[in-house]
Amino acid sequence: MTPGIRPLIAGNWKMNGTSDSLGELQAIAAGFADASGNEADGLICVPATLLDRAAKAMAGSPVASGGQDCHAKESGAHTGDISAAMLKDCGASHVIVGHSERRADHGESDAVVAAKAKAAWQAGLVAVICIGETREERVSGKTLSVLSTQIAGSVPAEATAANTVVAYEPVWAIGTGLIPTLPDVEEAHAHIRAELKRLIGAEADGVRILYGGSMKPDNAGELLSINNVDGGLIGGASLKAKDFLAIANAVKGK
Ligand SMILES: O=C(CO)COP(=O)(O)O
Repeated sequence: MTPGIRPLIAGNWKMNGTSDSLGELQAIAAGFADASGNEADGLICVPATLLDRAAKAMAGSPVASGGQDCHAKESGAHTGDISAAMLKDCGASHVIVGHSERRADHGESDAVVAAKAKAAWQAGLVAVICIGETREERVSGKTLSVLSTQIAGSVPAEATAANTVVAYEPVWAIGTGLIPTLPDVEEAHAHIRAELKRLIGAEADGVRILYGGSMKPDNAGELLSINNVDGGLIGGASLKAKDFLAIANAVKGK
């Protein structure tokens, strides 16, 4: 973690969840303050179809609701797409942009991700901008240069500590049960902080940098102890309140 930065424990439900899942959200909302000892903020990014109900289910709790993607435009002829203002209208405070699954499945470039981040800000949402290297990039020693390129391309220069969260998600660690070594996580997060400083100056000192990729109750404690790891972006282990709250519990006393 980083002294002076309040951690964010965020869930990404991806394409999971129907009305049957609202009970898990209620349990997350009800248990979060106790689990985290009031030492962290919470966020669950649900499918757009659940957003309105999720926001209502978690209203008044320390757990905010977010979307998982938004269109770069405010409105118009974009069948099936959802604007940042629509997410905001359903109760979102955050939106994930540039998740590796969207970069891969929908061919989103850094420029598209940057445009989406700006659209999020325009609507009054915090942009959770995701970056991370593939396995091939990791093994060929390109991780840091890939992160530099992604930051330069996906994080607009108007980013602030208030409007932006950066999530480092090594693509090869997502959903695989694998995580980088702790020194590798530390190196990546320090590099991200340094690159953000080059881009936005002292404002970078307050930006939350989350780790994502197979974060689970049994590894959250060690990951969250690392310098510049200011929380997590959790996929599979955010679907059950028990697991998500166990991860929130790991911020205590860090
Ligand atoms: O992609 C992720 C969060 O955005 C991480 O997913 P897992 O926690 O399931 O590996």
